[in-house]
Amino acid sequence: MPKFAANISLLFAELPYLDRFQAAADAGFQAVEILFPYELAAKETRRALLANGLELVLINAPPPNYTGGAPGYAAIPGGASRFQSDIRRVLRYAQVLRPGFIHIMSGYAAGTDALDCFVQNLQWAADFAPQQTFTIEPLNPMSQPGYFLNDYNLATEVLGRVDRPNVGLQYDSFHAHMIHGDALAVWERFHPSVVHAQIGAAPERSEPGRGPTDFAQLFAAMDDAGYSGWVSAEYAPSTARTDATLAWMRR
Ligand SMILES: O=C(O)C(=O)[C@H](O)CO
Ligand SMILES: [Mg+2]
Repeated sequence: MPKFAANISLLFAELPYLDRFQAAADAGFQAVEILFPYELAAKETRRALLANGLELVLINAPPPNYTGGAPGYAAIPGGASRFQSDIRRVLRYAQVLRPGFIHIMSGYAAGTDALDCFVQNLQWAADFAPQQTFTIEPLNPMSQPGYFLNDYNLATEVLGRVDRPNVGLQYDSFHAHMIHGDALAVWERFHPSVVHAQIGAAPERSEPGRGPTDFAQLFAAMDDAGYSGWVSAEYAPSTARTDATLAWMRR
């Protein structure tokens, strides 16, 4: 059985930010991920992690939060200086928070210039912070219309061209199903590049057990593949209380 983390930007969102850490620990999680931890000083988040014995698996590089704005600049031609200042900012947070992974978002773009730009920016980040592992994640076009990295084949092409040991694939069962129609098949095909995994049930991005994906099979496939990383629950709970949606963890 994989080891599970909680994405506390989506899970336990019924609670104030600093209360979500204890709720995650009480629910049995030993690690969390936070999409955008930038509203608070990093040391406050660090304190909450330590107080609850939680590991931090992942944060996203800025920008933005979910209140609007561009989802990253990495594939935007001409945006290199903005991209580099965002990476410097996330690395300042990372010095305090020590996340296993930093997810770099491509932004809205298309075409070969965007692809070249994405590759170059990822290489720059990888070389600027060789001690840090970065991830890229395909997001489905229904949820993120116009987002550049919208396909696992494209992600594989990008990773091949970036060719750095500290840049890997972030698999998300929700997006994988929405993009390619079968989350398990995507896992089977692309798992050699996966360094971090997230789960949510398509089509609603709800808790595992509510859609067509057989999560018992997916978890078994992760074990069979020898995947030893975190599997982070990243879904919008279908009820007002997150802890009422965790049966999938105990099954
Ligand atoms: O939307 C997702 O699935 C993610 O994991 C991204 O980090 C979006 O912020
Ligand atoms: Mg995700």
